[in-house]
Amino acid sequence: MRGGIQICYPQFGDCGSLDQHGFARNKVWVIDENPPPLASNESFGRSFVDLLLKSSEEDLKQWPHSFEFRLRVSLAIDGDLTLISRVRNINGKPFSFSFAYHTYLSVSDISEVRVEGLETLDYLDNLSKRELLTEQGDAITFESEIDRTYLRSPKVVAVLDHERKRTYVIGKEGLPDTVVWNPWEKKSKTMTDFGDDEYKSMLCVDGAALERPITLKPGEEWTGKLMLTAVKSSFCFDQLELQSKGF
Ligand SMILES: O=P(O)(O)OC[C@H]1O[C@H](O)[C@H](O)[C@@H](O)[C@@H]1O
Repeated sequence: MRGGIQICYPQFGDCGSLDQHGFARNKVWVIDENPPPLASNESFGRSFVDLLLKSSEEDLKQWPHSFEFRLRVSLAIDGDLTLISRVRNINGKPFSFSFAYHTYLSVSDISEVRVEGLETLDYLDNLSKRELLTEQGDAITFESEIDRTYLRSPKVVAVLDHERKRTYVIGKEGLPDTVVWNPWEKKSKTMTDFGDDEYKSMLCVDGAALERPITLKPGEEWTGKLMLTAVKSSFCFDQLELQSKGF
C-alpha cells in the first residue's frame, strides 16, 4: 500500500511477530453510522466519519488481544485534517502495542524540502540497526535514503516545500515520536508498487508511539491525535499562530 495515511497498528515496522506495520492497514474498517457527536467548540464547518476496527478471529490467532479501535477522520472547511485514534482494551489482560500514522506527503522536489522541529533530537537510525544518534543539522534536508525515528519529538513539526511555496504543519498529541522516511533511488527500484522516480515527489513524516509501546490495562483507552494543515510558505513557524489553529 502506498500513499495516504496508513494506520500502523498494533506494530510499527518489523519490531514484533506480526507482518510489517501490523494488520490494521490491510483491514476493511466499518463506518459507525451513529457516532458520538463532535464537541460543540469543534463542530463548526467540520465534517467527520468514524471508522471502527475490532479484532477478527484471524487477528486473534496472531495477536491474542481483543480491542476496539475507533478512528475519527475529520475535515475542516479550510482543509485542515484531523485524525483521532482511540484504542480500547476489551481483553481480560493488559496488552501493549506500537502505533504510527504513516503519512505520505506530496512534495514538488524532495531535494528542495526541509523539515523543521526535529533538530538536536536523538533518533534511531533504521538504516543502521536502529543505532541511537543525535541530529546535528539546523533542519533536515534530503540527499539520500532516510529512515529515522526521532525520539520525544515536539508537538509540531513543519515540512517546508520551497518550490511549491507550501508548508505542511503536522501537529500531534499522545504520539511522542516522529518517523521520517524517503526510500530514495536505489530502494525505490526494489519496491514493486512504487515508481522508480516517485521518491522525488514524496516524503513520509509519521506521528508515532514507538520507543515506548503503549500499554493498556483491561477497560483502558488510549488516544493519539494527528492534525495536518497546509499553509503558504510565507507562514512563520510561530507557536502562537499554531496555538490559534488548535495545535
Ligand atoms: O513498505 P512499507 O511496509 O509500507 O514501509 C515503508 C516504510 O515505512 C516506514 O517509514 C519505515 O520506517 C520504513 O522502514 C519502511 O520502509
